[in-house]
Amino acid sequence: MEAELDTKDFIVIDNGTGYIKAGYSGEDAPKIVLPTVMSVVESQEQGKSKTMYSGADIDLKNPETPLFYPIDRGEIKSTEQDWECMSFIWEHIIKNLMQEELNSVNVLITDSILNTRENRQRMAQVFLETLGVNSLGIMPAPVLSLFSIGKTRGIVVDVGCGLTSIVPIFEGFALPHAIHKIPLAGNDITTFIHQKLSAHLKPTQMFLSRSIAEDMVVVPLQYRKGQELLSEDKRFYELPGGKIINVDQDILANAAEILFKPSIIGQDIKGITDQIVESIMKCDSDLKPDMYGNVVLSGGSSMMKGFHERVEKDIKNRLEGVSNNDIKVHADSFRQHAAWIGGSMLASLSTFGQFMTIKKEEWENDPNMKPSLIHKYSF
Ligand SMILES: Nc1ncnc2c1ncn2[C@@H]1O[C@H](COP(=O)(O)OP(=O)(O)OP(=O)(O)O)[C@@H](O)[C@H]1O
Repeated sequence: MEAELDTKDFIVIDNGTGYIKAGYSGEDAPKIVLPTVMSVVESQEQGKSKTMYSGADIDLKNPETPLFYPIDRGEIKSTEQDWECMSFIWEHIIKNLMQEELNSVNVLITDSILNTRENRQRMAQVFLETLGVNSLGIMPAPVLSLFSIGKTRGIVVDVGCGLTSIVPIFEGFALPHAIHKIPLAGNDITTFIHQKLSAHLKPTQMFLSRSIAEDMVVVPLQYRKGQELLSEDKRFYELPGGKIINVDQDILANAAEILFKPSIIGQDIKGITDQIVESIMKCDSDLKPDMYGNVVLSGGSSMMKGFHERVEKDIKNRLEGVSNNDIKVHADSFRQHAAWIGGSMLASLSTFGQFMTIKKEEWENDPNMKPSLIHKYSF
């Protein structure tokens, strides 16, 4: 029997190092994309109470603003303050931005790949106890990204702000032994540009380097240092106040190249294509065709111009004994939010709410059962 589609039953939240995406299940795109950052202002009176600001409410350009980033390279950090920040941001999204009552919503939250059981349990505790939501589903982000293009087998290459993850998936389950994580992504590209342009940009103007990364970086099909990447006019960037700077071609060429050749920034790790090929080779022989035939790009930094073509060409060059026609790299136009979209699709199936979520009553029923509930509902 086909599952019925019920829309708007869940709030889907995709946690990212740089941005949290949130919205209703059944919708095509997240309603809210909020920087994953918090500011805490101690109250003047007795230094006791504190005011907290999250995401878009914060003036990121003001150097006086104390900023806390609770997620580092895809993982929620471990201090009490980091969890307090996450709890505050999640509550702010549901209560203030989506204007929903906490105790009447169901939530699907994305999980980082290879997250520990303890962290997952903590996430459940925050949602089901501190915030008191009705029910909670926790799904690995790459599984949802694959689902967003209607597939359950393939290898997801997610390039976000803080982390690049390469995750082979078979029938909706990640294959842990073949997962690769690379601690390089959009933030590193932005930092690289910022350092190279330090003569023109202030330390607090990282947002300008991010905009240069998003607008001007082009990944060449074949990397050659110093090659012509953009037409003459495109290499100029106008700073606030009208000053125009010339962004050197070498900076643009090397910025994205750090993903393919991390030694450019002194990192002794293999580049993204080598690690994709290694991950495919770790899969069983009969699963390999599903993997190289379905390499699925996701995450904001996979939107870089030329990235898709370069990854496909490099895999074709490096994967021995496989016909080029059998290798396919998918790069859908919505891939920046693929995990959120996959979550929106999954949570709109009535079977999801019935069989794949922890209900508040179950959670509260027997505290000793919490670890087994996490185990039962971890996918
Ligand atoms: N069109 C674009 N071209 C290049 N980079 C882009 C583009 N759009 C967004 N980005 C970059 O993508 C990154 C944000 O991607 P995403 O939202 O997937 O990350 P995240 O989920 O917060 O991080 P992570 O997955 O590492 O935890 C930023 O570094 C941003 O500059």
